[in-house]
Amino acid sequence: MPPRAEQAPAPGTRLGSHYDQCFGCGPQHPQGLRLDAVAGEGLTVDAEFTVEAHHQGGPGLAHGGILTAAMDEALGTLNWLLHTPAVTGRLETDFVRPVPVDTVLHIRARVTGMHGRKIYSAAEGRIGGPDGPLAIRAQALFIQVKLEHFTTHGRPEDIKKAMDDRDLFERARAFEVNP
Ligand SMILES: CCCCC/C=C\C/C=C\C/C=C\C/C=C/CCCC(=O)SCCNC(=O)CCNC(=O)[C@H](O)C(C)(C)COP(=O)(O)OP(=O)(O)OC[C@H]1O[C@@H](n2cnc3c(N)ncnc32)[C@H](O)[C@@H]1OP(=O)(O)O
Repeated sequence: MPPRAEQAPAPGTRLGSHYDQCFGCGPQHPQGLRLDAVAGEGLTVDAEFTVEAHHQGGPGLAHGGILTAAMDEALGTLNWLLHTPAVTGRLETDFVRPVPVDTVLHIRARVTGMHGRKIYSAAEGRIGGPDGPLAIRAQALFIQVKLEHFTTHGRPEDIKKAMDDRDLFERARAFEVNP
């Protein structure tokens, strides 16, 4: 198991968005999931995602890909606790129970191990409360990357906009100098 980073937000801290246009957590994204995540004890995060009408797959039910995106995002927020940028390499989901529109999905994510640049993690999504019935389970492999991963591959105009955002730039730089 990796250590909880010294710079990791204290347990109970709302993690906020890593990028305001992110589909998973960005407050500026018009159709995004607006996942709300809070740092837990150790290497854990608690997050909530409210299923809305535009997330439907079947009538009145959440689309499986949307639920997977919410799990991906919640697992991604574990990066804050390790204080390192990492991207999803592999993500496996088990859909255990349908999730209706208007439901809050309570997600608890945790790091389960690390080997070199590979970060292993898992999460459960429950409905009706943080200890309610299990609706979705996920296991992921994230791979640590340098910030160049984003600047090299991202669409140039979006990278420029992100770099011009002082807050985001400082946050990203802090990741780079304190890996
Ligand atoms: C400028 C603004 C920046 C803003 C960002 C700042 C900070 C971010 C900080 C915090 C963020 C907080 C929350 C983030 C929330 C995000 C949630 C969403 C996350 C995503 O949604 S993110 C998008 C989807 N994601 C991708 O877009 C990845 C595309 N992909 C690649 O970019 C490459 O593929 C990469 C980099 C993954 C690897 O490439 P690579 O060349 O660096 O490394 P390599 O291939 O050598 O792999 C190294 C070791 O991982 C093993 N490995 C690799 N892939 C594997 C697989 N699939 N299955 C099993 N093992 C695998 C190898 O087998 C080897 O293992 P070994 O070391 O044992 O040999």
